[in-house]
Amino acid sequence: MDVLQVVWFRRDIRLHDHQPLVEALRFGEPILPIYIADPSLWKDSELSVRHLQFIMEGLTELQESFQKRRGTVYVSIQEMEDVLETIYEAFGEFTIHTHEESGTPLMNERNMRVHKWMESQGLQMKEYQQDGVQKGIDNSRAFKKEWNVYMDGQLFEIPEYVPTVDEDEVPSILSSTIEKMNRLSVGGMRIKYGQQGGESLALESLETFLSERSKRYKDDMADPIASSTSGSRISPYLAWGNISMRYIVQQTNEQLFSIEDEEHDNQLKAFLSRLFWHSTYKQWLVGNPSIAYESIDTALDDVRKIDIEVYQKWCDGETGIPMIDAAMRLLLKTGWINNQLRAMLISFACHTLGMEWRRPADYLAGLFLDYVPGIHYSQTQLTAGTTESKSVKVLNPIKLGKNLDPEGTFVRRHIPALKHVPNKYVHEPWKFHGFVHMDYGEPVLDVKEANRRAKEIFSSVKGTNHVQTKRAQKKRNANNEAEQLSLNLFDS
Ligand SMILES: Cc1cc2nc3c(=O)[nH]c(=O)nc-3n(C[C@H](O)[C@H](O)[C@H](O)COP(=O)(O)OP(=O)(O)OC[C@H]3O[C@@H](n4cnc5c(N)ncnc54)[C@H](O)[C@@H]3O)c2cc1C
Repeated sequence: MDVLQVVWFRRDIRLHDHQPLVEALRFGEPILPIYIADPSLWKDSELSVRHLQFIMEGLTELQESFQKRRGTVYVSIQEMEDVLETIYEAFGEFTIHTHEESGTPLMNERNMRVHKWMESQGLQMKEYQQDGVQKGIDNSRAFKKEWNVYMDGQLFEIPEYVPTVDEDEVPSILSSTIEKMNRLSVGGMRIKYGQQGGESLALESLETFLSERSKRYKDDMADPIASSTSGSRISPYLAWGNISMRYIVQQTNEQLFSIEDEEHDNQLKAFLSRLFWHSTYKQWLVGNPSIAYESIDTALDDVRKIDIEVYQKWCDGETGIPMIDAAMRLLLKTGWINNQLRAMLISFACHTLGMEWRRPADYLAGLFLDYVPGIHYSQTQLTAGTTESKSVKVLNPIKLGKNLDPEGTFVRRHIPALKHVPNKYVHEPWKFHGFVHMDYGEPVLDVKEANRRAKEIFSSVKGTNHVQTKRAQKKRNANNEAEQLSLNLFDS
């Protein structure tokens, strides 16, 4: 056999628009496609069993697709270096083809070890960009330009046949049985009623979104119930690579070209801008890996602490504040909540309860089925006020509840104890005369008072008056898109 071509699947579990697979086949056949779950990445980390489940669902479909094309994907629960060593012993020289990955320190360390090992053996590792994220770009204009070029590029076609190394030739460290990955030791909670992984479900979600569900995309975005259908719900598929960002962008542009309804047009443009944010925040992490574990501005670190008892109530959705508890309970069950509710949970943890951001952020990472380190840690820091920005929004979950869920439909759905509370009190049930007989805890604190204190602390620590005038706030809300990217993400 010539030099063996290994395709290393990571956050790209699909067949369509898969450059590493196409390139590997160009270099020679049969190829060796692998997915490796390194125990060191999963044990005691923010990755959880719900991520593993989603990955396995994606791999199961990928295996079926490979088998239809006369191939097999092999999985292993071993450290990548050990797998490489074994492949080397069995086949001699090989080349790895893989998509680039931007991740947490643990992932980066693993990737460094792999690079080192490959180098020490004189072997080649070919990495291809994904989602328009590119190493080495450090200014926003160049990034936007390259992003557009990449998104307009031609998609890689799905290969008709994928001849792979026969199972009886493959070392026993690799297996074609995806279920074996269940043996991986990993923490966290399974989802009860959430999205399932896989390329076909990803494509189906995009299709239903572009043709129908997107018609109220922007309007329903913050609505805790409606957003679950009028949002794209594409995030977990993008997170684990069941769908290619370039494919989504091209399909959205085609839809934009064909529809004549101006309103629908606006909704889809808002979706496109969020796809760009996705890549931008991932790019940010590439240039600034420490945002996953260190405050960008450490000024608030010393004044924020974790009160374990209150933290546990926040984790369990038992704070006694209906919007917080309903959002957390929905997240625990399904692995997804909308952007507004995510920001509310972090704002409550970091500002209202005065907790430092790392522990709540890691906990939420384990719950979000769509966990993407670059997006997650930057969004958390932006919300927690630990970036260089001198202003921040301290959210009030009671006010938000009254605005977004005036009749309490959302909170009642997740907190049965609120079923008979009149609408007027549903976001402040402790004010209802029947509260003492209800099976719902009292609030962990006075939100208004805690937020007032949080704003004072923020202002004094940051040496600024963070409170925005109503006019400034209105302008910011209207210009929300610009606000997201107003920080110069590329300044390290
Ligand atoms: C504290 C916090 C943590 C977050 N953690 C994650 C995370 O780990 N993974 C993740 O994908 N999103 C994260 N988001 C962003 C956002 O909440 C989700 O992308 C969105 O709710 C997913 O819903 P959807 O699939 O319907 O995507 P849509 O709302 O339809 O958006 C389409 C895609 O655009 C991207 N996107 C949307 N909003 C943002 C944003 N604010 N920043 C960057 N990209 C965005 C996502 O890839 C998403 O799939 C976080 C937001 C906050 C406030």
